[in-house]
Amino acid sequence: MDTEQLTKLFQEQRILDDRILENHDLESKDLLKDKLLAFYVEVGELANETRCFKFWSFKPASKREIILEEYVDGVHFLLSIGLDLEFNDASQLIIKYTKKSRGSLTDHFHAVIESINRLREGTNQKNYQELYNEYLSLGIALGFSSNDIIDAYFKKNQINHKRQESSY
Ligand SMILES: O=c1ccn([C@H]2C[C@H](O)[C@@H](COP(=O)(O)OP(=O)(O)OP(=O)(O)O)O2)c(=O)[nH]1
Repeated sequence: MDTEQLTKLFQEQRILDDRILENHDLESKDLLKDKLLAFYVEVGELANETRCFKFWSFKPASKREIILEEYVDGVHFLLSIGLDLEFNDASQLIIKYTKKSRGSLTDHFHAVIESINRLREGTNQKNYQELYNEYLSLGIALGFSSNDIIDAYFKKNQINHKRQESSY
């Protein structure tokens, strides 16, 4: 993902977040803790769809499209948290992005969860960058390209707007 694409994602995320805040009368509320918990939950839902940790079962993973949908729910919260903390300088994030190669999908999930925890304990740019790197590396490990992620993000973003229209 290049700087221009990431900047566009942050812009779209801000529009959605502002709409949600207005709709739910939350303009002056600090929602960081809730967003971090929401991110944990999304990561859990994503792990569930991949079934990567279900060593006791022969049931296959969900379809790629379902896994991608879950993944971009997490992208929404990743961006939203970056905006709240004002760590949304796309050029900085891209320059400092380093792909983390982990052994298994389970290792990737643990690394993301640990990064969310670290950001909660220390809300600084370095910890946000680490979380960004880990979540993008997880996406690569799941087999998603930047274009897959961007297209699926915009699709879910529209659904999120529709849900706000219908007083979801
Ligand atoms: O401030 C926010 C809050 C939420 N979202 C987005 C992220 C995600 O794409 C969606 C919430 O996830 P989901 O669609 O799973 O919502 P849910 O209420 O948990 O869905 P369901 O009732 O279907 O389980 O809303 C944002 O972008 N910004």
